Amino acid sequence: MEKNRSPAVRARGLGVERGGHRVIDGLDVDVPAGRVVGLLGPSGSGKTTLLRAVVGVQDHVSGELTVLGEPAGSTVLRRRVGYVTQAASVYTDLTVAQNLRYFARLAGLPPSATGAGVARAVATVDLGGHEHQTVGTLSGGERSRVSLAAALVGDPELLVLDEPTVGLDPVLRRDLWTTFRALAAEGRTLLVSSHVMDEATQCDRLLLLRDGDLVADTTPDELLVTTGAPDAERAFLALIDRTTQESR
Ligand SMILES: Nc1ncnc2c1ncn2[C@@H]1O[C@H](COP(=O)(O)OP(=O)(O)OP(=O)(O)O)[C@@H](O)[C@H]1O
Repeated sequence: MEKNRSPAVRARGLGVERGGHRVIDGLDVDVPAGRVVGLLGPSGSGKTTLLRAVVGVQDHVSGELTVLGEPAGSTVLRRRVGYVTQAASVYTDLTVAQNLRYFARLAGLPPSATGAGVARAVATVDLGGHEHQTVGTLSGGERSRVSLAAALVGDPELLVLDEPTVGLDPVLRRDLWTTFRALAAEGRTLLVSSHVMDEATQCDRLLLLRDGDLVADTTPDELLVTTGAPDAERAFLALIDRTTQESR
C-alpha cells in the first residue's frame, strides 16, 4: 500500500460559523491518505462541524478546504466520499437491498454496477442474509451497519464517520473497527470521530480538537509518551487540561 500520497483532506485557515458563532477559526490540518484518522475532542469542540465541512454539507465555511484534490463539496466528490452521520440515515420502510440500491444511484453508480456494489457493501458490513429484511425490523447495531453499507456502496476513497460506534456493544464495536482497518488496508482513508478513547488506540493518527482548535496532531503512542499518562483516556484528559490552562 502506497502511503506517501497527498493528504486526503487539507485545510488551511479553515473557518466555520454556526448560528452566528465562529465554531472553527483558522484551522490548519492534513488528513493523511490511506490511514484511519481519529477525530477526538470534548462535546461541542467542533468535530461534527469539521466533518460536515469536509463532506460539503456545512454552510458558512471560509478558507481553504481540499478533499481528494478537489474543493470540498465538489460534485465530482459525490461518489469518492462516503459519509455516515451520527443518526442512522437509512429508510426504515425499505429493505436493506432497496436502501443500498437507492444510495448507489445517489452515488452515481451506473445501473450495471449496482448489483455488484450492493453485494460488496453487504459483505463488507457482514449483513449477508438480511438483504431482503425491512430496515425497521433490524436491531440497532444492524441498522447502523446498513448506514455504513450505504456510505460504502459507491466504493468511496474517503469515508467520513461521525461517532459510528455510539450505542453499540463491545463486540459490535470491535467488529466495526476490524472493518475500518480492513477498509484502510485497501487504500481508503477513514476520518472517524469518537468519544471512546480506547478506540483512539486503533487509529494511525489522532487529531484532537478543543473549542474548534487543533490541540494535537499525533499518534496513539506519541500521545501516551508526551502526556506520560497510562492510557488513552487519561492522556486525552491531561492534554485537554493542559491546553485549557495554557489558554487562560
Ligand atoms: N446550528 C447551530 N447553531 C449554533 N451553534 C451551533 C449549531 N450547531 C452547532 N453549534 C455549536 O457549534 C459547536 C460545535 O458543535 P459540533 O456539533 O461540531 O461539536 P461536536 O464536537 O461534534 O460535539 P459532540 O461530540 O457533542 O457531537 C457547539 O458549541 C455547538 O453548540
